[in-house]
Amino acid sequence: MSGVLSLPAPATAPRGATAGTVLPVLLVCILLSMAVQATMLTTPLLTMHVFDGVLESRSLDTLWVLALAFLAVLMLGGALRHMRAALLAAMAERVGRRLELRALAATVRVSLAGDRVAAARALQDVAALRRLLGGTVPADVLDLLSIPLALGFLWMLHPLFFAVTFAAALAQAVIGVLADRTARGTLAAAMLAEGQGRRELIGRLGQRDLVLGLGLLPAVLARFAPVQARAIAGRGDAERQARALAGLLQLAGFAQQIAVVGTGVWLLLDHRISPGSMIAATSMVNLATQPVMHLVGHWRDWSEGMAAARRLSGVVRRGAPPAPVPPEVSAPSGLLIEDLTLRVPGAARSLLEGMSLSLPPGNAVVIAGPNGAGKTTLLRAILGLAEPEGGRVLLDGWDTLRAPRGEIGPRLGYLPQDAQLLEGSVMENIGRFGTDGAAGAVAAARMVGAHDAIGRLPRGYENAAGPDAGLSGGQARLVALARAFHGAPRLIVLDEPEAGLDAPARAGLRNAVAAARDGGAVVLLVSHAPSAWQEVADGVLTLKGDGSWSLEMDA
Ligand SMILES: Nc1ncnc2c1ncn2[C@@H]1O[C@H](COP(=O)(O)OP(=O)(O)OP(=O)(O)O)[C@@H](O)[C@H]1O
Repeated sequence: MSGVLSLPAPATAPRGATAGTVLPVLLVCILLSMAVQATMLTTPLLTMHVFDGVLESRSLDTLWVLALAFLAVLMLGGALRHMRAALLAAMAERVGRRLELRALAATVRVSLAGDRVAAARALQDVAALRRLLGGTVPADVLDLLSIPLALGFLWMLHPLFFAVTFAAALAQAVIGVLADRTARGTLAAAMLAEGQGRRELIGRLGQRDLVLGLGLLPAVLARFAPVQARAIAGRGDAERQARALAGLLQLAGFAQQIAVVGTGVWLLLDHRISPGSMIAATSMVNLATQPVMHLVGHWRDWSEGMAAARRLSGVVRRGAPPAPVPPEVSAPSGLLIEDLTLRVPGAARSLLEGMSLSLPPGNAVVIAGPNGAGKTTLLRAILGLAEPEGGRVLLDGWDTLRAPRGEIGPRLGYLPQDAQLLEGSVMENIGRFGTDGAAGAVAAARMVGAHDAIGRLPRGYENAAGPDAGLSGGQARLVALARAFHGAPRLIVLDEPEAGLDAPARAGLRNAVAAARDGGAVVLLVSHAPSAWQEVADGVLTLKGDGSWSLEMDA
């Protein structure tokens, strides 16, 4: 199933605002870069004056003035570079943070839609892009501005200098592009293998009791080793290609120096240029070719970064929230399921065919059926977490799949089969990380009979509740139950809520379901013992496992 979810947009300014705040800074950086290049241009100019003017006139005063000017220009250039670096770092930080939030929201949607690999890689891609933005590449790109400046100056010195330098810069750029083409695939494959291997290993090591207890570690490592070996070999290939590229670039650099000096000497012997012009031309050539050399030298940074940017923009595009659908005013209040059809992902058979039913507020229904009949899948479709094959689900007129998540989320209470507590305190988890304080969380805990159990935790409501907090299975379930009832949701969906609860907790749960129903909520709960709910439930919805279903409501 390819559910595209309408999670709320991250708490960031809209896309335009990002561009709006970054563009002026970028413009300042470009201006600063031009100023930096101008100071660098001054160096060969001063050298030319020393050679052609001072040596001729033998004026020490002029030499002193030129030396001071040289020093001043150097200091100015350094200061401007420093300012530019600070601005670029601040801009990278800002762009990176916004990107992270956008990517994170898209990643969650893509992950919920089933593409966990793309989702996990997206987080690595954000890190790669941050490295690119925070590294030397942005400054190197801005330094490309020096090329036309230097080429123009070389043209003025002599068109032959221009031609030699232009050819050298072009050759270096071509080497860079070819190297990138060759190495990009190798590197991407190595990174993919590395990521997949690491994810699989971390996933298995998460089941540490099983892995250690049953002696599965050698088998786990044996599965991981070849993947890791492939990844290391791929990275090795990419490193070798990078070294070959560096060698080639060095060669191109030497050839360029020889060509420029050769051209200069020939022009000098032919009396077409002065000695100062020749010295100026040799340093100017560096100014024109160094940015290209730097960029090509850092090809791996920008190649990885650009590949990460491409993948991320794909994830952001796929994870874009669908256009929100407003509530249908003519729909009845409560839960309305219309012609719902569910299919097993990737399989031909239907889990459920054409389910239509309406449950007004104040109804509790048990969902029963054999293992694998589709009970959990039905709950997820009802909650708008998975896109059905056909049909739709409305809660008080809101389409649960297409409504903005910020609207529909607070109307829902959900206890998944595993408690799924998030990092944070018991209080924060019950209160859904909201701002309504302790009162709401305590009320919800009291409602499901979890208050005393939470009181027995070392730090009570302030106790950590995340996956590594050490809560017992039953304690975690009680906290998750309180979360499901918090804020008086309009629809409460409980997937096998009794599992792992002791007798008093089960009694508390029954009372909570009855109270929520009497308070006007629709309660759906999956149970393998529907008769145990006879007193509380208003009906039983049975999934047969062959796509058919039946609903029996009490008279
Ligand atoms: N993400 C998935 N990918 C592939 N198949 C899936 C996926 N989710 C569910 N299924 C399949 O859909 C069917 C219904 O699963 P579901 O978990 O909804 O059943 P259930 O009635 O809740 O089962 P149980 O009582 O064992 O919890 C099963 O055959 C299951 O293998």
